[in-house]
This record gives sequence, structure tokens and C-alpha cells, in this order.
Amino acid sequence: MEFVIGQRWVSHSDASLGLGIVTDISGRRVTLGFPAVDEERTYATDNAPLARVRYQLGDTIETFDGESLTVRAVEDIDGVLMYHAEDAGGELQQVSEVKLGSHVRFTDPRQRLFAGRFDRNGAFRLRMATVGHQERLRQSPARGLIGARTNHLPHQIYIAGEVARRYAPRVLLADEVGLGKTIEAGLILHSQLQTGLARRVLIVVPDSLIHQWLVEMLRRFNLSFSIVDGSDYELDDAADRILALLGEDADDDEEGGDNPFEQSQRVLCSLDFLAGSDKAQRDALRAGWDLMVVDEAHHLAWSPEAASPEYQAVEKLAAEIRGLLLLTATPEQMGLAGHFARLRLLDPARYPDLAAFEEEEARYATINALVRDLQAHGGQPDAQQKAQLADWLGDELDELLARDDGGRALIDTLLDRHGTGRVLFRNTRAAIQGFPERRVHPAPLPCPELYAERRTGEDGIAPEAGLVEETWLEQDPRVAWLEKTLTGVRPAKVVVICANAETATALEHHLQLRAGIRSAAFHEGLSLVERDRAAAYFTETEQGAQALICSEIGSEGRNFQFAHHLVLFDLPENPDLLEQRIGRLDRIGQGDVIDIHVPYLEGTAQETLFHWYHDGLDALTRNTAVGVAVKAEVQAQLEAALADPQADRQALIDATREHADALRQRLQAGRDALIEMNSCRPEAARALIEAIETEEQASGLVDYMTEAFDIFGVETEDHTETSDILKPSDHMLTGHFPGLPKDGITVTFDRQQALEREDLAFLSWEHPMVAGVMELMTESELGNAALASLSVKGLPPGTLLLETLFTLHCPAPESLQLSRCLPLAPLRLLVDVNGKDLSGALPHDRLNELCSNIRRRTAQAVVPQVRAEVETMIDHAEGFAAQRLGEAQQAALERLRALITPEIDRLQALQRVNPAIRNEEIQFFEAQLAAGEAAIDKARMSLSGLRVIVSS
Ligand SMILES: Nc1ncnc2c1ncn2[C@@H]1O[C@H](COP(=O)(O)OP(=O)(O)OP(=O)(O)O)[C@@H](O)[C@H]1O
Repeated sequence: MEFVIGQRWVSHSDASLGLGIVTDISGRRVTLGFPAVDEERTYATDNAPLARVRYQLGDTIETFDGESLTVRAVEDIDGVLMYHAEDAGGELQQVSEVKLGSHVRFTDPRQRLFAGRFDRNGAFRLRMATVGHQERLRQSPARGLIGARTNHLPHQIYIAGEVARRYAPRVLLADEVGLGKTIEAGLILHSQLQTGLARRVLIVVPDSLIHQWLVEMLRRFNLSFSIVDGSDYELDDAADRILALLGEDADDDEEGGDNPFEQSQRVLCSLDFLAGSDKAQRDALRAGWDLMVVDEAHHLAWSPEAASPEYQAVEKLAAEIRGLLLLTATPEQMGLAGHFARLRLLDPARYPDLAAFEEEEARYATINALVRDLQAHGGQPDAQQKAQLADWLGDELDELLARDDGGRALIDTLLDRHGTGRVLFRNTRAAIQGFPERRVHPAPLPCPELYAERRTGEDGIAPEAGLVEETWLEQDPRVAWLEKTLTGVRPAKVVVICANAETATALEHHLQLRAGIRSAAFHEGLSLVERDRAAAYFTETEQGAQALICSEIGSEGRNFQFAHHLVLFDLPENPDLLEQRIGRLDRIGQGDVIDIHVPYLEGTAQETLFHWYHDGLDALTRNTAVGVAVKAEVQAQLEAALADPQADRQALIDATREHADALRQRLQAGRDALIEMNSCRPEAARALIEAIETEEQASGLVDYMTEAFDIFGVETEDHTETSDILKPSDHMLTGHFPGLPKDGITVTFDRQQALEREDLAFLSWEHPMVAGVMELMTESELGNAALASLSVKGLPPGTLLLETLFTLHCPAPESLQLSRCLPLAPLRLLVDVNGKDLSGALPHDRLNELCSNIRRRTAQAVVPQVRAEVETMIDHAEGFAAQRLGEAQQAALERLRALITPEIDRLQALQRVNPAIRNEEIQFFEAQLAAGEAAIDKARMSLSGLRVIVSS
């Protein structure tokens, strides 16, 4: 090391010192000033941890007064460098290295290598592995669907795969109760967020489900949400009231003030709150979203005459937000008009008119019959069918018929182009199977004198309503029966549902205080926190409540499948509400036969309703989607029977059964069959599940993270065979390791264990910790310069090789998903000094096996000696990379067109026969193609990592 006063050197043991300047040399000691940190340090000249800084032609240098210049020539004047450098105006200036600025950060691999700031081999391996995995994942069909803590159920994965890849999806998820619509929505959200198709998400749900959604999104998908509720507006409300008292208008400045909806990218909010607050609606609208989810969307009541406040609130938002997921298990709970109204929210242009919609349904049976026929005849239509198909599919038909695939493409296209096919997904228990049996236990009880005047009509259904609590509790035989039933099944958990909050409160008090049965109430009179506490108390296995007494709000959305006894203390008049109630237990995860206990008072409307449901609709033992429609048919008869419970009801039961059978058959032959076919295509689902599981099971992740823990200094300790405890160590490389709390975290890589043990973090390629490590690796310089020694027989000692990593830079919005067609990134090359390409002869993994670390001290000494050869090898590598770039651009353009043109053709063809396709969707793809072509044209290769290998 030759030191001269004025030279610039950098410390490789402490990068934070910046660029040092030699200020004194006396004997065998050298002193450097480090202006960036205002420090001076003295070293022994023969082993100073310093590297000489010498910028190369083309490098950018910065002077101490902040001017940036490009080096054009370098002159050595008695050991001190003079840079001839070009300024922004193209003028050449002479800049002595003495005048260089001292705040330098070497990020470029070359600079880091020559400044002695190289990394361990492991870090280089981690960098190489990172770009490799990133690229693989970007191309994977499983992207966005990896690592959810859920079982892979085909109907859910199919829907998620189908919807998540759409730009601005607008769909109605209408699987039957408890089949996992929340999970489907979560998968779609996760995927759209991962792929950049969405960034800002708003979820709107009933009050009673806020907490459940919050928890489900976090524990199953690692997605955290912020809740916006009344408390965010309390101060505003108070201020508004004061202003009103003063006779002034509230401040309605649209732009002014904090907007609670803008404080987070992901917000969860209650429908009731939103519908009730104009200000909140305005704020929500102003905040702007990519995707909105509305759960229990049957609450959005609508009729041709009037729209509910809930509907109006969502309608305003739906008009502005491009993506919309509506969830309801009972789309026709409020009748066909309500169903139509929700489709209208999704696509107002496609569903402008209720009457036309009703007519359309008639067409479904014909299409279904044709599809079935095609399936039976290997996809070959007869002449008449061909004419019909040509009518529906136009020019595309010939091409579809020409395919040798047994008619699959033809049928798929027909289903795809079909009316609600694109917007409506509905899976049924019948199609999925594996659901438990439901067992009904009717309990006829004598009607007490107390209810003598309350036997009929609505009064007869909940006769206790409005009576003095003590009185009815004492005289209503259902109360004693409930006590006995609960005691009889103890310790089994029981969900009790009744229509009114008052009834639920009274029953709960009675059970708790008089009968000594541990119970909790769940109704709208409680705050959100109290409700969640009640549900949690009921969930507890050891000390928890045996019974949860719910009002109707407990009948919706909640997960109580750990219980298998349900008491219907009364029956709702709406068949869909009954289905919702039973759905609390009859849902995915229910492992037992479900016991449904129905007490009813003889000779009252309760008895009529029970028989109507059980004998007429058969709605207790099996899921029935036709209840609402059948009820509309027999409404008058039913009302008459409820008004006169003593009369013979057989005619009502027969008529109900007849209508139900006919309607089931008709729907099964028409609409439902088509929707079902469109809602889960088992083969596609299986392929996707396989792709997801391949990603999840690959040992690659464990190896990758083990290397990362080692490099970043995270301590790992075995927890069980498939789980580990991670803790920050004393020698962490960076102050922060993504997703690692101070006290550590227990993780598993095993899906099954993650499903069983929710306290463990489930590490997958899309877990925030793993994604965070990848981001750290690609966004920092860590591992981009390394040195290794290689010992191979026959290779003369001192032979040099250079392994490089080039990444393709193609700045483009993530939503373009250009990675799908830029397969070349990353490019790994191995060259020698003569410019020979050895990349194929010695692949990265093989090379890793042969390489070992060089001691840092030795490496520091080697680098300056081999600098000229390394620079030559970098030139060779860059030459190869430039050649590949051109080829890659060409291939990328072709792939882009091959990917997008069919989408455009398909949508255009679709649009001709199916108005459900919006122009906006077609334009989106056209714009994507143009933007993609422009971006590919601007793509550049850059050196993002290098390793110098010296044979020993
Ligand atoms: N793939 C899955 N893996 C594990 N659990 C699941 C899966 N799908 C659904 N579940 C569980 O089954 C229950 C029902 O799911 P979810 O709440 O999503 O159904 P839903 O269709 O939204 O129900 P509802 O119609 O009552 O609103 C929940 O407890 C959910 O956590």
C-alpha cells in the first residue's frame, strides 16, 4: 500500500465513515480524515483496512460542493489522481480527487469490489437465489395464491384463480352458506395485492362481522386491515353539533381535514356505519380504492320503487371503484328483484332492466340442454344445434369445432359467454359433497294460557315479544325445555338462535342466573367488543360457555362449526334466514352430524311454520335455495294457515312440495346447472392446486431462508420436527429483519402444521417475512460483490474466473405484469480472462460446491492485484449480456403479443354475443399491449452482482 497525502481511500471495516483523505504519513503510520463524519483515524500502513478509491471511465463522481460529473480520463500525478470529467453542460473539467465529496455509498458491484467492500459467498449465493426464485414465482400460475392458511378446496381455488387474474374483477360470490366465500374473497384480495393489480382495498361488512373479518384476513392471509368506525368521526360530530348550535354550517370542505379512510391502504368498515353517515361516505369515496368487498350483500335491499340507504351507499362507491366483490349465500333472500339489483351494482350496463333480466332466465334451460347434449356427444352438434350455436358464438364457432378436444373448448366458450357466467359464481353443497347429515329433533310443547291471544300470525311466531320477562320465562314451556335440553347434551356446545334481542337477553339471564348453565348472549344491543367477547367465551373449550344465545344477527356470517347442536327457539318467516341460521354450524370444518332442535307450541303459528319448513320445503334437513321463490308462490295459503293454525294444512304442504320440486328441477335444468359448471371446473382447479402445492412443498424455501437467517444473523432453534424458533442475535447484519419481533417468532414451513397450530407463522414464498428478505436482497447492495477460491484438479493456481449476474431492468407498472414475457431475467454468466463463456460448463450450483471463502485479509490484498483482469472479464460479460438483451427483447415482444392478443380477440368476440363485457375491459388490454411494447423497447441489462473466483 503506497500512501500519498491527498489520496482518497475507503475503510472496508466501517463503510459509514465515507470517503477518507490521507492527511499525514509518519513512519509506518498513516492518518486519514473522514470529513463525512468529522473524524480522524490513524492506521499501521502495512495492514490498514483500507481500499484505494479509483473511479473508472464512465463512472459518476461528485465534488464536495455537490456537482456530479462523468469521468472521461484519469491521470496519475505523483500518486494523486486527477479526473478529467464532463459536467452537465458537456464541458470537461479537471477535478483532483482531493476535491471529491466525502459522502459516498458504493452500491455498484464493481465499485464495491474495488473498494474492498465485498461480501461473504453466502450473501452472493443468496442474491443469486433471490433473483432466481423471484423470476420463477412471477411466472408461476400459483402466484398470489401461495401460503394462505387454508385447505386447498377445489371450488375455492378455482374461483380465486379465475377471478384474481382479472383486471378490475366485478363478481358476485354466492356459494351456499358456509362454503367459504370469505376465504375466496381473501384469496382474491391476496392475489391482487401480490400481483399489483390492486393496492387499496375497502371491505364493507355488517357490524357483527367486523372482528371476524379482521382476524380471518390476518391469520389466514397475513393481511392486516384498519377499522374505520364511528370513533373516527366522534370529534367531527361534536364539532358539527357545536357549529349547528351556533347556527353555522358544518365545514364541508371536501378537501379539508383528515380523512380516516386515507390512513391505511386496507380498510374494514361496517355497512351500517357507512350507510348512516354522509360524511363517512364522502370520505370513503374521496379516498379512492382499487377493490371493494361487500359481505352479506343481501342487506343491500332494493326494489324498483326504492333503494335502501345501504344500497345507495354501496352504489355510489361501486360506481367509482373499479373492482367489486359482492358476497352473499342467499342472493335471492330479498327476492329476484334484489338479486337483479346486486348484479346491476356489478354491471349497470349489462343489467339495466328487471323485466329483461327475468326474461333472460327463460333462455338458460335451452343452453343447458345444448351443453349437456354436447357433453354426451363428444362435442359434436347436429345441424340444428350448429345453427343455434352459430347464432350465439358467431365466427368463432368454426374454429372451436375444428379443435380436436372432444368439444371442451366449445363448451367452455359457451359457458364463458353465457349471461351471468362471468359475474356470478355459486357452488352448492350438492356439487361439493362431504357435508354432514342434519338431524331434526322437533319438540312439540303445549301452548300456555299466557299466549291464548297470541297463537296466530306474527304474534304466534314469537309470542313472548313485548311481554314481561319474568312472566313469560316462567310460563313458556320452551324455557324449561331449553334448560333440560342443554343439561341433557352437556358438555356439548349449543347455539341457540331466536328472532329478537330481548328474547335472547332474557333467556341468557335466566340460564345463567337461575339454571346455572354457563351461557353468553350475542345480540345487537351489545357493543362490538362485547359481542366478540361473548363469541370468544363460547369458543373456549375448558372454561367457556356451553350455550350462546343469539338474536338474528348471530345467524349471519359467524363461524360456530365447532358446535353441532342448534336450537331454533323460534323460526324465521324467511326461508333464507333459516338457511343462514343453520349455516352457522353446517359449514366447512363441521365434522359431526348436526342436531337441530326445534321446540314449538302446539296449535300455534309456530307449529304451522315448523311443518311448512320440514314437511313442505324440507328446509331443515337439507339446504334449500328455492325457499324464497316457493314462499312467494304459496304466500296467501301460508298466511292463511298461520292465521288459523288449527285448520288442516295438508293442502299448503302439498302445494309447497310441488312448487319446490318443480322449481328445483327447473333451476337444475337451467340457470343453476350453468352457474355450477362455471363455478368450478375440477380439472383447472386440480392443476392450480398442484401448482400451489409444488411451490409450497419445494425444499427450496427452507434452504433459501436458512441461508438468509445465517447471512442476516437470525438465530434459529428447533421447536418441533417441522417448526423453528427465530430470534434476533447479537450480531444482526441489519438493524431490522422483516417480520421478526424483538422476542422472536415460531415458524413452520409445513402447511398441515400451520393449519393445526395457528400460533405458528406459516412461512411460504408469499409470507411477508420471505417477501421482505427478497426485497432487502434486491433493493440493497448486499451480496453483489464477492470473492471465492476454487480448487479443481487441472486448473492452474491463480486462474481467474468471473461469475456475473445481470438483471433486466424494464421500468413498467407492476400491473402490466411484464415479467410474464421477459423470461431472460436474471442472466448468470461465467467467463474467463480470454472471454470464454463457461456458463454452461460450470453451473452456479456446481460452482458453489467447489468454491470456498477466502479470508478477508487475503482477499483485500488480492483485489488490487487482479483489478485489470477483472475489468477485462467484466467487459467480456457485458458483451454477452448485450447480445442476450436484443434476443430477449425480441422474444419478449412476441410473448407479450401472444399473451394479450388472444385476450383482446376473446373479449371482442365475447362482446358481440354477450353484453356483459365492458368496453373498458377491452381497452385495458389494448393499452396494456401498447404500454408493454414501449417498456420492452426500453429494457436494459445491468450488472447486479459479481463474484471473482481465484483458483488455488
Ligand atoms: N379452505 C378452507 N380451509 C380452512 N377453513 C376453511 C376453508 N374454507 C372455509 N373455511 C372455514 O369454513 C367456515 C366457512 O367459511 P366462510 O366464513 O368463508 O364461509 P361463507 O361462505 O363466507 O359463510 P357465510 O355464508 O356464512 O357467510 C369458516 O370458519 C372458514 O374459516
